Amino acid sequence: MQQRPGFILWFTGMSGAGKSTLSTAVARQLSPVQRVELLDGDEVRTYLSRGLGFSRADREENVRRIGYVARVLAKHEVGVITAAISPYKSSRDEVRALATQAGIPFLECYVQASLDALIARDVKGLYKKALAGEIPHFTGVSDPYEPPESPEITVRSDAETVEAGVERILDTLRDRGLLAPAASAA
Ligand SMILES: Nc1ncnc2c1ncn2[C@@H]1O[C@H](COP(=O)(O)OS(=O)(=O)O)[C@@H](OP(=O)(O)O)[C@H]1O
Ligand SMILES: Nc1ncnc2c1ncn2[C@@H]1O[C@H](COP(=O)(O)OP(=O)(O)O)[C@@H](O)[C@H]1O
Repeated sequence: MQQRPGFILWFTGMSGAGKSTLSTAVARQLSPVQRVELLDGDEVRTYLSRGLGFSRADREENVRRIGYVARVLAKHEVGVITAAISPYKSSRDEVRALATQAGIPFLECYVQASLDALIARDVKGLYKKALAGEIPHFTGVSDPYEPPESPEITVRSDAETVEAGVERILDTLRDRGLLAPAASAA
């Protein structure tokens, strides 16, 4: 397996926007040809951030922890993909700054979909519950989501296919020299 520079590909977006779908697909494309690690939101909360809730302080702490693990891995030539909602711009900017200071390329991928589309999609049935007031502080319904101002990549998951989104993400990695040649053909 060819040694490549590490990087952090940081997905952000509301619940159900497509972070898991896209990050899993990108990781699958990359893993045969370069070292890749996916830090998925749900898995992180089961282990690394067990016990944290959804207050602003807890979400910020969650993002800080993911950022730290991502940096540790990326320093060792791992392509790290993260997929937490990470709703606060200041937290995302903080992890970006720390990565950049450490010389690690950091790419933010905003997975965007309208609230109407997310409510219609409602993969996990969470929006129905949140709209009924059964889940307090639910992102986009009763808690803020601050969209990135200048993400490296934006995927409109309510307007483009998964395949088109994945291809654009791979294109961006390729443009930055972060993609092993064999993955370029994927
Ligand atoms: N209040 C509230 N708001 C948003 N999401 C909630 C909430 N409570 C539980 N969940 C479920 O937790 C998943 C989001 O966790 P994250 O670690 O990605 O969130 S954060 O980055 O710390 O904000 C999120 O998963 P995804 O749907 O995969 O995004 C939800 O399933
Ligand atoms: N272009 C797209 N990109 C990503 N997901 C999409 C897209 N179009 C439809 N979907 C669907 O939206 C849902 C997104 O769910 P998921 O990936 O779990 O979101 P999240 O991880 O952001 O909570 C999936 O059922 C997926 O099949």
